[in-house]
Amino acid sequence: MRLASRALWAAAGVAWRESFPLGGRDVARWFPGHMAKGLKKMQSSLKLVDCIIEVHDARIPLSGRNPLFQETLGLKPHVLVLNKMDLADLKEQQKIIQHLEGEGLKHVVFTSCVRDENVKQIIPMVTGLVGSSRRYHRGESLEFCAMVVGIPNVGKSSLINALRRQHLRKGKATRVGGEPGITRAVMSKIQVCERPPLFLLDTPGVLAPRIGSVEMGLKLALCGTVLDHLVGEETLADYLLYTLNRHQLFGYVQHYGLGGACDDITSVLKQVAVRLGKTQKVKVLTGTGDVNVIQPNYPAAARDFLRTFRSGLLGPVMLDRGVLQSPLVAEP
Ligand SMILES: Nc1nc2c(ncn2[C@@H]2O[C@H](COP(=O)(O)OP(=O)(O)OP(=O)(O)O)[C@@H](O)[C@H]2O)c(=O)[nH]1
Repeated sequence: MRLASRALWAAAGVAWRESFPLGGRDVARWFPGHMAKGLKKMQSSLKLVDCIIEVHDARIPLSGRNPLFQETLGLKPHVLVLNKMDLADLKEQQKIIQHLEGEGLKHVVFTSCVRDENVKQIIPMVTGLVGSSRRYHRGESLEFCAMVVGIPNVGKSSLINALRRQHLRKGKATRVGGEPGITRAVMSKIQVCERPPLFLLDTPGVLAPRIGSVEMGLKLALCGTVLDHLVGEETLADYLLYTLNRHQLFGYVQHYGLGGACDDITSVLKQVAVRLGKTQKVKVLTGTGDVNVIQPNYPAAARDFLRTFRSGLLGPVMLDRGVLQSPLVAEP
């Protein structure tokens, strides 16, 4: 499918954009206050926990994490879970691991909570780490307790539910949602395993107080960590189109039955809207009387494009490809 599309592209002699216009965008406005209250509460519960499980999105393994997790909660053993691996292109998994090791992150697991992939690796890793580290004043306790932290919408609650499914054969204990900010109550303690007794504290998603760059903001937004309308659905759809074309992922051409790959978002959204029947008739007043014209519903087409991408139908992506290609230094 990819080859056929590439041939189509080459035959058409199309060139895609070398860069995405980032200027003039106020990334700070896209991200709501960074929820310092949540972080403070996590800090105060730190004495109850033996380990931090940080969940992040496997499509952006090297960017967008909240550095404050490390700074404020970094005393405890730490496991990084890169979730949503079913949506990520992990051809360069070893390189990702090397980059993370360079940042001092040695305990990394790639998971998919929708496919229950690798979820079983987490508890042995946590108990092994806790067993080989000092438990401070919790030395006499038989229970293990870990705090699950991460930016919004990366799958923290889904991970807790998946662990319960795998180890306790029990269903949902915590709410999951497609939009960021579903987990609001800080600190619900949930048992996920009986032998050994392991409890997890679910926490609300906390973004970094400052997003390093507009591009990082766009990647975070593509992964659904912020409400789309704050960035603008059409801007986000354009960044998605730019990324898919640069990565030669032309699945959208087949998916929407387009004539060929194209780097112009207005043209793509127009075709998508027509394909999906998301058009409306509007009366336009002309010199010779009223004329009915068909107008594409661009926002609806943009929403569908984003939804389709996030459900994995356009193929797996690695949004940190640029960072991976650079020498072993991760994005701030
Ligand atoms: N494809 C895919 N989707 C996932 C995976 N894990 C979670 N999701 C989806 O991602 C969305 C967010 O999941 P949650 O578990 O609510 O994420 P959260 O980190 O607890 O979210 P907040 O409460 O906003 O911080 C939901 O639509 C989940 O179904 C995964 O491994 N793969």
